[in-house]
Amino acid sequence: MTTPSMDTTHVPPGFRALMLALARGGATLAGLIRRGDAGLSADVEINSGGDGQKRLDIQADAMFRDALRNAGLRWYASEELEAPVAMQPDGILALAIDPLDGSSNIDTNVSIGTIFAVYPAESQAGTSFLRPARDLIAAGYIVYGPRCCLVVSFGDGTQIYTLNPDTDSFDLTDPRAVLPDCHFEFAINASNYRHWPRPIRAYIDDCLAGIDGPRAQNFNMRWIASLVAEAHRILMRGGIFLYPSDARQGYERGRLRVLYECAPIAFVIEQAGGRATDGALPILDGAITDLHGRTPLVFGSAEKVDRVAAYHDLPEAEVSALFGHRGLFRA
Ligand SMILES: O=P(O)(O)OC[C@H]1O[C@](O)(COP(=O)(O)O)[C@@H](O)[C@@H]1O
Ligand SMILES: [Mg+2]
Ligand SMILES: [Mg+2]
Repeated sequence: MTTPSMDTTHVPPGFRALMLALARGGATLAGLIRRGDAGLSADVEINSGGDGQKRLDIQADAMFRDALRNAGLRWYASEELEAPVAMQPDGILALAIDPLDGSSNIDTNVSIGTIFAVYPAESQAGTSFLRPARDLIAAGYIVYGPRCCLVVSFGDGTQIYTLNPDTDSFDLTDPRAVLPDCHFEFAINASNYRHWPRPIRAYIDDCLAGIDGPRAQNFNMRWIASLVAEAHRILMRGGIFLYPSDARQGYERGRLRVLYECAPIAFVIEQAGGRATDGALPILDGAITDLHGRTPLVFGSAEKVDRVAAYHDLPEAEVSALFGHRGLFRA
């Protein structure tokens, strides 16, 4: 059996060991997912963020932690661990990871993923992760779909690698991905409609009104319940994703975590020419104040994300009005 690898020609030298380790962990996890052994989706525990942990969540965390043992990391923070763990005392990087994203899809054989964010390591774990999101120096995700792809940015564009099943190596398949500008597709969990804030309801109402509404355009909808899979679709063909805050208890700041979900996705999307906000302000302009803290997340084609922000600026009367009376977007 070959050791999983990656073409690192376009990876800056300071990140090569890290990327090879992530590629190794990702390819090994891809194999485990492909085999689909019974019990991977068994509920095991509750993590510190209050989410249920499946067996595969815990295995994925252990696999990446092991693969990253000698990758130049000083600190490792994970969705599945209450606190960061120390890695190499002389490591210069701090990595935060969602080892298995979209875990409700394990059983259904729908795409799941891994998300990672890299910061310069400070002497303390706290200051390495609790800082302005824009201090990110690299971020990306792996999507375990019909093809396994690794998408990463080091701050100069977004690269896509595809796992070659014959060689077990991630080959560079797009050195500079660009998020297409216009695709009339939105992704939101519409079952929460009644709980959403008014500007989000108004935005979606206007999409649903289609050709007869103020947007004069029919839209399509997707919801995979796997952030990585939605991010990859949007990177490939545009559109918009929304996970807003809502009125349910525990969803006051939405569902998704800033450190290892929203900030890294925002980084990759911005580097591909898209936009990512909390509905109004760029995710990367915010500060990370809690290891497992949440934020509302809206990302995708720049023009669409800006439009959502404009709905937040509408006067209350306009947001509450039936779409037919909302004049602002009629142009
Ligand atoms: O079930 P909901 O509320 O639609 O939430 C789906 C969202 O939750 C997540 O599954 C959360 O990630 P985890 O699976 O890592 O906990 C996202 O991938 C997805 O976008
Ligand atoms: Mg997740
Ligand atoms: Mg997860």
